[in-house]
Amino acid sequence: MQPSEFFVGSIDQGTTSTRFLIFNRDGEPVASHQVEFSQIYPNPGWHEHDPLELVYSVETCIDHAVREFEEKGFSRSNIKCVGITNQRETTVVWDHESGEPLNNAIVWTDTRSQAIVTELKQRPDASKLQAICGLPLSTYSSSTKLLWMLAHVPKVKEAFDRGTLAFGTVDSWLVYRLNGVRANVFVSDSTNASRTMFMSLHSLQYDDTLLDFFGIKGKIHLPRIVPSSDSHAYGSIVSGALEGVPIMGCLGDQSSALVGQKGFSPGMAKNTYGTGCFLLYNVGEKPVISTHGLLATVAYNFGGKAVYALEGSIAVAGSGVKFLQNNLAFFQDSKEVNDLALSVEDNGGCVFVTAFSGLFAPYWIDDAKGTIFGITQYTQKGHIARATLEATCFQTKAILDAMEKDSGKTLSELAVDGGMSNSDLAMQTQADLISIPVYRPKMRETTALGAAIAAGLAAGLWRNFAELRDINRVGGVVFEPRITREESAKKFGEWEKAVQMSRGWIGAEKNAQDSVPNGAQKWPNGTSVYPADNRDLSAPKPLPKQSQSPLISDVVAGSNTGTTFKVKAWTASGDLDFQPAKVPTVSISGDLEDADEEDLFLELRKVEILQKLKKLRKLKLSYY
Ligand SMILES: Nc1ncnc2c1ncn2[C@@H]1O[C@H](COP(=O)(O)OP(=O)(O)O)[C@@H](O)[C@H]1O
Ligand SMILES: O=P(O)(O)OC[C@H](O)CO
Repeated sequence: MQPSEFFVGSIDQGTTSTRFLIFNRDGEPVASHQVEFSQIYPNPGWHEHDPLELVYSVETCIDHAVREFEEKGFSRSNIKCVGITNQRETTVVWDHESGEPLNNAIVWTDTRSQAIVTELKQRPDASKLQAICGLPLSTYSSSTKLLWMLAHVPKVKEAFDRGTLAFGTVDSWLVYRLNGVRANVFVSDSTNASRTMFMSLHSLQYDDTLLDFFGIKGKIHLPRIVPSSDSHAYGSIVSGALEGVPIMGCLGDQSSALVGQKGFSPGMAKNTYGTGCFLLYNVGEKPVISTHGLLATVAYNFGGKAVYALEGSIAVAGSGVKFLQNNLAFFQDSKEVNDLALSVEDNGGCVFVTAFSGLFAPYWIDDAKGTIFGITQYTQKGHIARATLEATCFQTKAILDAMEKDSGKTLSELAVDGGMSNSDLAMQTQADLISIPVYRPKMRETTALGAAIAAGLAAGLWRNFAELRDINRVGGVVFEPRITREESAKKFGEWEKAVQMSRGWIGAEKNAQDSVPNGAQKWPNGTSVYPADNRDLSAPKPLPKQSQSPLISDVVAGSNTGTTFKVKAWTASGDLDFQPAKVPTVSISGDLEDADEEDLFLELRKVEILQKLKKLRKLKLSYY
């Protein structure tokens, strides 16, 4: 087979959706599929994903994309390898023996560990951590999410005591499950591991000082840290349309976007506007520990040699747009935000500090809350839409200023990608505010492309970076700044004022009360803020009114009898104790009737159909 006949698959498991794309050697996607999955918000500030639903979403996307690939006349046997890229920090725990998840994954945006963070910050040794791992103590990294689960979820604590608790970020979880539990392939790539606070940036391995600090040394199964591009470490897919195909690349999604943008030289940067927004600046082969509110992270690790980046992380970008759509019903589809914002000339005096998870870089204000300033009778939806887009652009400006201070260098152009970069207005605003051109490539699936490159390099599809040069090179758009630096500085001054005013709305005591139940105990490392009253806080509270529908906690059996689905389910009606109550078999027909039996049976296992069932029966399905 000639290299030109090879294809590489890429799993992109993001915060709000999962995709699978199949790239040819020219880096063009030839087939793809995308599904959204449940976003679970059990309490204010909490954000969870069902780990099994993440796996099913991946399997669904692979099946559909491979089908499309074959319908276009290609053969699946030409897909030589697969890469994985994923949302980072999101914390998954499972039983190392059974492979079953022990809790919903706590998503990177989740702020429930705030009281733990506050307590940990007071320890004298806390100041040493950032020099080792590159990250400040915050609710963002995996470490405090894991500590929260150890303290609040009995099942997790029991597994910890038994010595069977496995921890991983989403990359580890997917690799583990895609290989089949019995294979026990338990690894993480360095870019993902660098987001846990457990890995030293210098050794690229777990660090005893860090593990001791968090009280988990020797007590938890941690994935082996391996390079981002490796022909053996990640095993191969055990079943489904790509059975037997090896996984050869793995990168956290922001690192992957940098690779997909081919930011291989020091001084190159990219900004990805997805759910959040993340600016990565390549600093070369030595980490730069920021003194201006940025993170130091592994950009990629090809061939065991790491390249590092300075990172500016913004918690809310596209999720601000989704907030306007889902919570305020401003429009039906994210892409409409652009026209709504264009319906007015400017922000009409509104500044929206979208601090839904506090403020991340470069501010790191844990207690900031989402706040809109400047509302008058004049304010229209369009003004708020503009202010929402501007919020991410202002934070990007603050990050670039910090980056210049840390690196001593000025960026000449910013490469962008991610869902929100589709908004021309947002990108024009960005160029205006940072006073340098913004370059948006034609093919914007750069995150997926990065993982494909990582895998393709290991498989020999490409032999070196030079062979990647022509990928996605033409057809991009450049947004040139259209306002003066003085005008930009004036707008930015207003934003900075708003940031300062967004803090302290709810006092520290209230925040602590929210996060810490009475009677704290010491666990697991001498920190005393954790709970003690044996309440399982992982159990959901009643759902908000609009989603007040029965909850299926587990679909225990399913079969296809002709044109009718039968799904036996255990439900709970949203009550506090979440005790399962058996319900009779639910028969579901409707728009599934036309599907042929084989398809139907295949689909029964998939999230997509579960979501259809959910719509038909108004049920929320956790997993099958
Ligand atoms: N045309 C658009 N204009 C503005 N925002 C958009 C547009 N399309 C998608 N988005 C936003 O981008 C986000 C999805 O981007 P994506 O890169 O897929 O994110 P993720 O990988 O985090 O799931 C959503 O939050 C959505 O609101
Ligand atoms: O899902 P995204 O694209 O917003 O990325 C999430 C980040 O990896 C979180 O650090």
